[in-house]
Amino acid sequence: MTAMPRKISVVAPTVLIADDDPDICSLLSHLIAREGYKVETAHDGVAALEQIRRHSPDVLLTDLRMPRMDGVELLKQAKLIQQDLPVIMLTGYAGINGAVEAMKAGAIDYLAKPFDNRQVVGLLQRILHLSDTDESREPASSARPSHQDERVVPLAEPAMIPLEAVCGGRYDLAVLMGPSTSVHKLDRQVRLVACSNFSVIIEGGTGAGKEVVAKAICAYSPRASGPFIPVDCGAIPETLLESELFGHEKGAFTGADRAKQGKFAAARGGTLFLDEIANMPMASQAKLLRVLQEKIVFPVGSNLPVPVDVRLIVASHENLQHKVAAGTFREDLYYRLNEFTIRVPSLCERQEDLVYLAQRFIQATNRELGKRVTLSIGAIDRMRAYSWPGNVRELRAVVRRAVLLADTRIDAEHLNLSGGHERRSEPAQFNDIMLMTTAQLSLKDMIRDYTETVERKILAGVLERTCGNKAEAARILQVDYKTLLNKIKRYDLMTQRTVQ
Ligand SMILES: Nc1ncnc2c1ncn2[C@@H]1O[C@H](COP(=O)(O)OP(=O)(O)OP(=O)(O)O)[C@@H](O)[C@H]1O
Repeated sequence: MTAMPRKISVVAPTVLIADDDPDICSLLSHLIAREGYKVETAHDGVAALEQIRRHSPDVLLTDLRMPRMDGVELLKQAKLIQQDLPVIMLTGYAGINGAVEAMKAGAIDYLAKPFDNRQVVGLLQRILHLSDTDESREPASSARPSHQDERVVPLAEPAMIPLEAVCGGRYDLAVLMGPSTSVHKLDRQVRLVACSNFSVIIEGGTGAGKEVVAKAICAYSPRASGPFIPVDCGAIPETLLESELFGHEKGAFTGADRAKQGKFAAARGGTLFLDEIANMPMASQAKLLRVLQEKIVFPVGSNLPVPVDVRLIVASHENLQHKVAAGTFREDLYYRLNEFTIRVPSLCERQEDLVYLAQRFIQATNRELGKRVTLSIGAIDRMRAYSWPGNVRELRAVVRRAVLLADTRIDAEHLNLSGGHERRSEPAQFNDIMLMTTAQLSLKDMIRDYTETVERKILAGVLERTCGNKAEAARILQVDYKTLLNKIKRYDLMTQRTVQ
């Protein structure tokens, strides 16, 4: 099957709203019509289905809970009629349950009620206009210009992250990071510490999502409407770090041809995130400690103090206590920062999130490339047997490449995972397979996929046992020799070790 680009109307696109609440229908109709889209409404799933049959809308916005036919069933039926129809699920059940249910059913995104008008419009615009690709929406990790602008900038990975995720209040870490118990625990810690003004140390492997967690703390905190300013301490040359953090006066050093505001000042009223803090030179560490104690900064070359009003979050991929013991991190600064420590588990410690995240990245990349690639069980097995040293960042890159390479289905070889990072693992679990339904594979396809994976494993195992002796393998498996040869060829089990 070749990938089909999504249909885009040349005339004003039509949005079909299905909701049993007439107030919501009328509110959304006004809002969407004002943006120049054509609007149709239906008050239950059955009526909506009839409209889809007759008018082929460009987007379906449907309530999750409706009489006669609920949103999930409507979505499934609608896809049978119009396979490429993007569906946005409206849910009154904010949080992971509503979101996961919507995603599993194949919704392109979901909106939790009560929703913000800008959210609705922003989402429709992104879905209906191809130029707004996922990649172009990747946030620049810099100061966010204003609270209003944040609403159209998703946090980390565009596809399945609800817009409210970046607006404070209803940020759901489980939707972003996955359904595992580790993430659940992380979410509890994040919510707990967010209410305070405590400094936080976030530890975890590279690419595990430390910045995602820092942003979650900011979003849950009373400072959610203030700026979130990330600084990568490892990426700034030692000589520039202090002027970057504290600012500088004009002429403070060669090249300082104008005064510059530092990151502490830029983060006023919000959150300052110092990433890779362990890379901060000892001299700067001493200055940082003084700033935290005195709550003022002096820009380089200035005697005028600037008051500090920031919540500080720092991150490190190395254990800071070990750095203290090794004498490369100041103990007094460590104790000042360590009001609360959060550890982000690596991806291989949270296997339950692997397929969830992979599916999200596949959906995002499918949308970006106009493809309909799905994930095979063989690929899931391969992913589970890999240790992911680069964590979620690596998973995202691997999945994006695989979607590009695959025609319709990602098989193990499309992942192209390097050797040397194998781990003992269980094969694909039932939950993983359930997550595959997000991609709308039919039961028949899933069973075929599963059978093939098992068959391949049995053949490989028996050939291993017979040291590649195919005739003996055929006898053990009670299949005729020709059938065995065909299967060996099909599953690419030909090795130099196989003998007649
Ligand atoms: N939950 C997630 N959803 C989507 N993307 C994610 C998620 N977690 C991590 N990523 C991806 O991985 C990249 C790294 O995430 P993040 O910067 O939060 O990790 P980190 O632990 O801070 O990394 P580093 O150690 O390199 O600073 C992000 O740019 C994003 O592409």
